[in-house]
Amino acid sequence: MPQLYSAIALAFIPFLVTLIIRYRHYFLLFYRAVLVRRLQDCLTGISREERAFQYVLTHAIPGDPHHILETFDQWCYHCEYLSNVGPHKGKILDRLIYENTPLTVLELGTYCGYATILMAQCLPMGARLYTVEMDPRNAAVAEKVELIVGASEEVIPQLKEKHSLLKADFVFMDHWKRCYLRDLQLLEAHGNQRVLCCPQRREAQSPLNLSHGGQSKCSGLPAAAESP
Ligand SMILES: C[S@@+](CC[C@H](N)C(=O)[O-])C[C@H]1O[C@@H](n2cnc3c(N)ncnc32)[C@H](O)[C@@H]1O
Repeated sequence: MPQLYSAIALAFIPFLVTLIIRYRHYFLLFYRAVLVRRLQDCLTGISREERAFQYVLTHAIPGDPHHILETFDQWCYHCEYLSNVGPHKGKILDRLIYENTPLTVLELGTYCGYATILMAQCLPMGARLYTVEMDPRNAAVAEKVELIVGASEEVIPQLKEKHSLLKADFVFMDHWKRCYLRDLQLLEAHGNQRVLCCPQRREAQSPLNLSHGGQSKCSGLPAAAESP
């Protein structure tokens, strides 16, 4: 009997090896984003985001958005994974902002403020950036930024009355993917009839275009994994 179990186990080895090679990026991501993170949380007693902030505070030139973003990138490449937009997709986002020169920008999903800083630095004078984050620990604020703590489904209906945002010209969706369509419909129902919506994942763009039926234009960022 033990020989039979060993034979079955051995037969699975090539299958497991193929699986690991095929999905090595996901395994690496799991290793860095989950296992290493848990270990570091236990060892340092603070969260991954707080560790990143401490690194940025001690290494970045204060008030220099480019250097702050570069320092975030260095942290992600050399230390720990952060689920921010990153330098490659960041360039596309940067270009979209320059091309559209929006005066009001709404970001759904602030996290550590990477995309917030990136968008804020290329906004024209007088522009306002509103960023919505439901986790109060994940927050970074800049001068042109109004940070709203709350879940998007609660914040969007109050944007006009509570935050004086009549209409967003540009919406960067980088919160949970399952909320994209619901929030686009909510935005349109609350006066944002023609927003330029930029979902973080390009595959989320087609369901938004196909099924939401509204007038907003969607332009997604590439779906490829960004951080190593
Ligand atoms: C991928 S991270 C955003 C990364 C960020 N845009 C960047 O590039 O630095 C997603 C964030 O969205 C937030 N989030 C998810 N669903 C949300 C919701 N319905 N309302 C507000 N924030 C939400 C999470 O707490 C998390 O901090």
